[in-house]
Amino acid sequence: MNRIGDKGQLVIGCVLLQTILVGDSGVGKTSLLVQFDQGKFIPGSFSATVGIGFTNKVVTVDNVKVKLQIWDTAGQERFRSVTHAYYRDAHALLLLYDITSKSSFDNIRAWLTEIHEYAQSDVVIMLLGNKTDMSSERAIRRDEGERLAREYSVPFMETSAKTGVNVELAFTAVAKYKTVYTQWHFNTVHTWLL
Ligand SMILES: Nc1nc2c(ncn2[C@@H]2O[C@H](COP(=O)(O)OP(=O)(O)OP(=O)(O)O)[C@@H](O)[C@H]2O)c(=O)[nH]1
Repeated sequence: MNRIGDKGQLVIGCVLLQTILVGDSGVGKTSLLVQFDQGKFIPGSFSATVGIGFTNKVVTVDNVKVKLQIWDTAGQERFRSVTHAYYRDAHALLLLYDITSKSSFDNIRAWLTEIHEYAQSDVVIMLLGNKTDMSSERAIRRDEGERLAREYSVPFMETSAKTGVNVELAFTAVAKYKTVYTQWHFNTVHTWLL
C-alpha cells in the first residue's frame, strides 16, 4: 500500500476525498475551483452553474496523497434537489459566502441546516468568506465570519478566487483535517493504490 514517491518520500497509499462546494449563486464556487485547479481567474460575465460539475485534483498532505474529487454545485434554488443527492456521499464540504453580499452571509445558517439534514454526520465543513480582494465593497467583517464559524464549530478562512489568496490552503486544510480525522476513526474514507 505504501510506496516511495518521486522525491524519495514515503507515500502512504492514497485517500479519495469527495468534496462539495456549496453556497448562494454568485459567491464564487466555480471561480474558486478554477483558481485551485488551473491557477487562473476568468473575469467577466457571470455564467451560473447548471446542475453540477466536477474536477479531480491530487494534493499531498503529510506524505499522504489525497485525491480530491470536487463537486461544484449550482447555487440557484431551482437546482437544489440535484445538489441534495450529492450531499450524502460527501466527505468534506466547502460552504461559501461572498464578503460583499450580506444576503449570502445571512443564508449560511439555512445552508448549514440543509447540510445537517442531507449530509453524513461526520462530514467536514469549512466556512469560506470569498472575494476578499473587493475590500472597498466589504459588507461582512472578518470577525463576523469567525463568530459564525465558532458558533457552528467549523473552521473558517477568507479567500479570493481572483487573487488566489488562501485558495490552495482552503482545499489542503480540508484534506488535511479529513485525513487526520479519518486516520483517527479509520473507517469512512477508503484507501486505494495509485
Ligand atoms: N472580485 C472577485 N470576483 C469574484 C471572485 N469569485 C468570483 N467572482 C465573480 O463572481 C461572479 C460569480 O462567480 P461564480 O464562480 O460563477 O459563482 P458561483 O458561486 O459558482 O455561482 P453559481 O454557479 O450560480 O452557483 C463571477 O462574475 C466571478 O468572476 C473573487 O474572489 N473576487
